[in-house]
Amino acid sequence: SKHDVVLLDFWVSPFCIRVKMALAEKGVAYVNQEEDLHLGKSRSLIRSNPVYQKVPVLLHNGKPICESTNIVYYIDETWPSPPLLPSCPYARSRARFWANFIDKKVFEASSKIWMSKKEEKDVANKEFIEILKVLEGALGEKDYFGGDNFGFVDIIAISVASRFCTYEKFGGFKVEDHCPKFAAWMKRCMERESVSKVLPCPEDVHEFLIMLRMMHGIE
Ligand SMILES: N[C@@H](CCC(=O)N[C@@H](CSO)C(=O)NCC(=O)O)C(=O)O
Repeated sequence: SKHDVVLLDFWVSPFCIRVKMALAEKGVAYVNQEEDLHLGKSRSLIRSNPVYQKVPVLLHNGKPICESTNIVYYIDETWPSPPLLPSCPYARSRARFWANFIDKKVFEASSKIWMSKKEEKDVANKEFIEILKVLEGALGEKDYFGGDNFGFVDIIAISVASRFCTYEKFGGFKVEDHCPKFAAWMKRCMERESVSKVLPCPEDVHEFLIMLRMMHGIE
């Protein structure tokens, strides 16, 4: 039943969005347990992810799975159809390579854009676009990172890309001007129900990031 699957969530987190997209792709019903990271983490979060105390955590029959990319991988193995990853080990290793790249490079560079002060913005933008071009190279002429079908790397990437309109506002650039194929891929993914129905609305995300900037003392 749906109570066998619980997601410890934070509405604006791209990492939690990944898990919601994977569960939606699989048609798995779950209980969404919203955490309030500012007012205080729940006991179940602290108990189920004692090492990082971060969301998302997936509780499957009470067993905690932590780290978003790891959770998506687990979901794909536990509910195999439709597959998010290919069966060939080499293709799977390439998918994990790009998921890692996105977490290490894309997410970090994109955070710099809205966390940077005015004078640092141009450097942050340039660095971000360069990294996006590498990702666009991996996409090539394919519709999705996995080829013809939406899959694992697409989920990992689109969860961050859904914030790009906010980064464009802060950064003063348009992704489509620098990476047209990547921009077309974003639009393609946003048309999928499993993506569009779990994304928070851009305006709410924008408000939230403005509030975060103020909390970090960035004017
Ligand atoms: N590598 C992890 C990152 C999760 C994360 O940063 N979660 C944040 C909310 S989203 O920004 C979080 O739980 N922060 C609470 C804290 O840092 O105390 C993953 O992929 O799941």
